[in-house]
Amino acid sequence: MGTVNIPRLDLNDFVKGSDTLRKQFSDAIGKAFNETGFVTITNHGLDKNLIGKLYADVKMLFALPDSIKAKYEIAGLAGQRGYTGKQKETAKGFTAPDLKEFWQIGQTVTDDDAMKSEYPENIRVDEVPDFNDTTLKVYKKLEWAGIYLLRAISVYLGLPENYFDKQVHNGNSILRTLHYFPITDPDRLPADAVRAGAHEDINLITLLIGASADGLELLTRENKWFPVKAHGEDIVVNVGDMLQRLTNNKLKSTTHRVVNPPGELMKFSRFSVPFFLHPKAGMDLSCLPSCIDASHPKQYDDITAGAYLDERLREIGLKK
Ligand SMILES: O=C(O)CCC(=O)C(=O)O
Ligand SMILES: [Fe+2]
Repeated sequence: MGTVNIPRLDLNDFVKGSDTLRKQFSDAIGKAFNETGFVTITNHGLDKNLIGKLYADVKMLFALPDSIKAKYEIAGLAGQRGYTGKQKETAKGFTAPDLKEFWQIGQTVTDDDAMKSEYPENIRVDEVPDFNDTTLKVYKKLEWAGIYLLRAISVYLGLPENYFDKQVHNGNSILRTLHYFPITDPDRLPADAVRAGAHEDINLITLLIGASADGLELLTRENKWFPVKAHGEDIVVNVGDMLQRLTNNKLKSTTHRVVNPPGELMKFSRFSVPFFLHPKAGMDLSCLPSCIDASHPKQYDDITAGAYLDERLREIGLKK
C-alpha cells in the first residue's frame, strides 16, 4: 500500500489568523491539492451537536419504508433534489450500480438574486420534519467553509482572493445524504458491485462529513488504493473535476471509492454526507491562462459549469 500524506489543516488559521498563518494555510492546501487532491479540515464551523443531529435525522429518513421514500423520487429532477433509490447511480465504466441510496438538497436563495428562479424547490420530508431544517443549516455552514477554502486556493493560484465568491454565492451546490444499506447475502452480489465505485467528483471541491467511518479510499499516483481517515468531527475536502479543469490539471481531482467491508460487516449500514460545492451554471471553466505554458499545454476545451454538469449527469445515469 503506497503511503500518502493527507495534511490536517485548521480553517481558523485562514479565517482569522495572521498574514503568516493565512499564507501557510494557502500554501499547504495548494500543495496538497497539487499532490494528492485531499486534505482534512478542523474548525470548519460545524459543531459536534449539529453533526450529531444531522446523523440522527439522516438515519430516521433512511429507516422509512421504501414505499414512503419512493414518493420523493421525482422524475425529471435527475436526482438533484429529493430521493434516489437503491442502485440507481452507476460509476462511469461500471456495470453494477452502487450499493447506496441518497437524498439531495440544493440551493436555497434567500436574497433577491435572479438565480432563485433557476433552481427547483427542495423537497421536504413530511415524516422527519427536522430533517429539512437541519440539512439547510448544514448546507449553509458547509457553503461558508467552502467559500473560505476557495479563497485560500485563489491565493495559492495567484488569483484575486474573492475570485470564486460571486460564483459560489447562490451557486448550484448539492448536499447529499448517503446511506450504504446492509447486504444480508454478500456472496450473491454481482462481482463489481461496491458501495461506491471508483469515480471523480464533478464539482469544484467536495466537503465530506462522516469520513471517520471506514471504507473511503483514494487512488495514489502509484495506482494503489489508500484509506482516507479523518479525526472525529473533521471533514475531508477534495478537488473535483471542475477545479481540475479550470486549473489545467494543476489541482488534482483524485479518484476515490467506498469499498465493501469484509464479510459480516456488510450487514451494517454506513452513512456519510458529502457537500458538492458547485458554482453558478454560467461560470466559465476555461483553463486559467496562468495555468497554461509550454510544459503545461491546455488540456481541455472551454465549457461552462452548467454544460459540464449536464454531460456528467448523463454519464452516471441520473439524467436521461
Ligand atoms: O461516502 C463517502 O465516504 C464518499 C462518497 C463519495 O465519494 C461521493 O458520494 O461522491
Ligand atoms: Fe465522491
